[in-house]
This record gives sequence, C-alpha cells and structure tokens, in this order.
Amino acid sequence: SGVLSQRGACPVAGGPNLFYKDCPGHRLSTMAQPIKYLGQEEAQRIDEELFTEYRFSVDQLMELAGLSCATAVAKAYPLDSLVKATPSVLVVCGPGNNGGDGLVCARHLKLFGYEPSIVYPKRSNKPLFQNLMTQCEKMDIPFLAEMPSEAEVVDEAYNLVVDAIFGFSFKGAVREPFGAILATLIKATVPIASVDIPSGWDVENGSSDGIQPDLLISLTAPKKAALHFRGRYHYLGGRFVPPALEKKYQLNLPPYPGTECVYQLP
Ligand SMILES: NC(=O)C1=CN([C@@H]2O[C@H](COP(=O)(O)OP(=O)(O)OC[C@H]3O[C@@H](n4cnc5c(N)ncnc54)[C@H](OP(=O)(O)O)[C@@H]3O)[C@@H](O)[C@H]2O)[C@@H](O)CC1
Ligand SMILES: [K+]
Repeated sequence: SGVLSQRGACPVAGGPNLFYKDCPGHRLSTMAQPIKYLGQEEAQRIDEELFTEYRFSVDQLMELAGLSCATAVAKAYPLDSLVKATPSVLVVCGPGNNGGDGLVCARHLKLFGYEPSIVYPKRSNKPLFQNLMTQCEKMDIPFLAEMPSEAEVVDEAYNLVVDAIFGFSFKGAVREPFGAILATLIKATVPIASVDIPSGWDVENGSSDGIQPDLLISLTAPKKAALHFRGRYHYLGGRFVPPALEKKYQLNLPPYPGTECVYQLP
C-alpha cells in the first residue's frame, strides 16, 4: 500500500539497510507522509490545473510523460536483456492523451535503440496527434494496419507491449475495437508496460480479470488502481509538478534522484 511503500529502504541515500524514517535526507522532507494515490476526479482536477492555472501546454507535459515511459521501459527491460534477436516493442495507443503518451514513448524508445511498432486504431485528427504521428513515421516507426488478433503472434514478434490505450479518463465497459485488443493482451505472455493505468482497469478499483502488467508507470502521482498492481516494476514519472501544486494536493511525491525523470517505487 501507499503507507507500506514509505517504510521500505531508502533508495537514494541508504541502500538496503537505511529506512526512510531513519534517512537524514528524508526525515524532515515530505517523505514523512505517504505518497498520495489519486482518485479519478482528483487526477482530472490536477491535470486541468496544470493547463489552466500553470499554463502548461499538452505538448509539453505529454513529451515529459512519454519520455518517462520510455525511460522506465529501458530501465526495466534493458536492450541487452531482451530475448529476441531484434529489440521489438509493440506500442498500442488509445484515442485520448494516454495514446499520445504512447506515441511519444515510441519515438523515445526508437532513439534509445529499440524497434517499436505502433497500433493506433482510433486516430485523433487534432494537430498535436497528427504531428506526433508524422514524427514517428519520419523516424521509420511502422504503424500496423491492425492489432494482431492472436496472442501467439504478439508473443512471437515482440519482446514486450506498451499499453497506452486508456488513462485516468477511462470509464464504463470497454468499447470496440479495444475490447478485442485487451482480450488479446490478456492472453499474451510477453510483459506489458502500462502507461499511467493498466488499460481496462477501473481507475480507482482496478480489475482482477483484466491485463496484469509487469511494469506500471504512474504519471504525476499514482492513481488508486495502482494499489492493486502486482507486477515487478512500478515507476513514478512525469517530473513536472510545480511544488505549489504538489503542496496544494498533498501529493507527497518522493524525491527523484539527481536528474532522473523516473523514480522506482518500492
Ligand atoms: N496531468 C497529467 O498527469 C498528464 C496526463 N497525461 C496523460 O493523459 C491521460 C489522460 O488522458 P485523457 O483525459 O485524454 O483520457 P484517456 O484516459 O487517454 O482516455 C480518453 C479516451 O478514451 C475513451 N474512452 C473512455 N472510456 C472508454 C471506454 N470504456 N471504452 C472505450 N473508449 C473509452 C474516450 O472516448 P470518449 O469517451 O471521448 O468517446 C477518450 O477518447 C493520462 O492518463 C496520462 O496518460 C499526459 O499526456 C500529460 C500530463
Ligand atoms: K494505459
């Protein structure tokens, strides 16, 4: 849980034997309080405030979010650890901003030496998304005509799947074509890296019969669904929260080490 996560070893200064409560760097910091797990409405309010009060553009934050995702993927699945001959990654993008994070993530993965391919069935015609698609095309990242329907095909062709289908605005029963896509991902055995929320999960209550990602990258702050995450790697990304906003919502974010854009949660 969020509380338990604060009782773990301090990864910044202490190594395995120094706990947050004993770490001089953390004793007086906000780490005394557990990191907050956001409800759906609170996540949307913070998002809104970043754009209206703090005057960020979507492009800016999406770039940092997508870079965080690619960085977390590279840390969890380094190129030299991949089992297939090519460092192939399937990036599945949904219709909203979570999908935009996926497009940015694919571009950075390519720059990091991976070979991403993109599935993007419901494409936005907003200039931001058109531009992100062009950037990917010009970097020779293929857009597949459709998602492979057989889980075995996914398992054979790709080292891992990046799930950028739905984020914190997901609600209700999954509509097609994403129901079929998620059904394939549930059957696949390659690791899944989920951007912000495991797609198809209720943003607050999770889902016991949904996809079970191996890596979760929580952006800005984890959402309540992350309390049900059972995979091996949980990273916090999106290092763009102004301290005043963090304070207002009592996010109690952990200190990112040095210049890192992701923080591995215990
Ligand atoms: N501040 C931050 O932290 C930042 C957040 N960022 C990212 O933005 C994400 C939130 O993006 P978002 O608000 O655009 O919504 P998102 O979750 O992508 O999905 C909306 C789309 O899904 C659809 N849809 C919904 N339910 C559905 C269903 N049951 N079945 C099928 N479709 C369904 C819905 O369709 P509609 O209801 O409109 O028809 C709409 O098209 C966030 O998680 C993070 O990744 C970063 O980019 C920047 C900084
Ligand atoms: K997702």
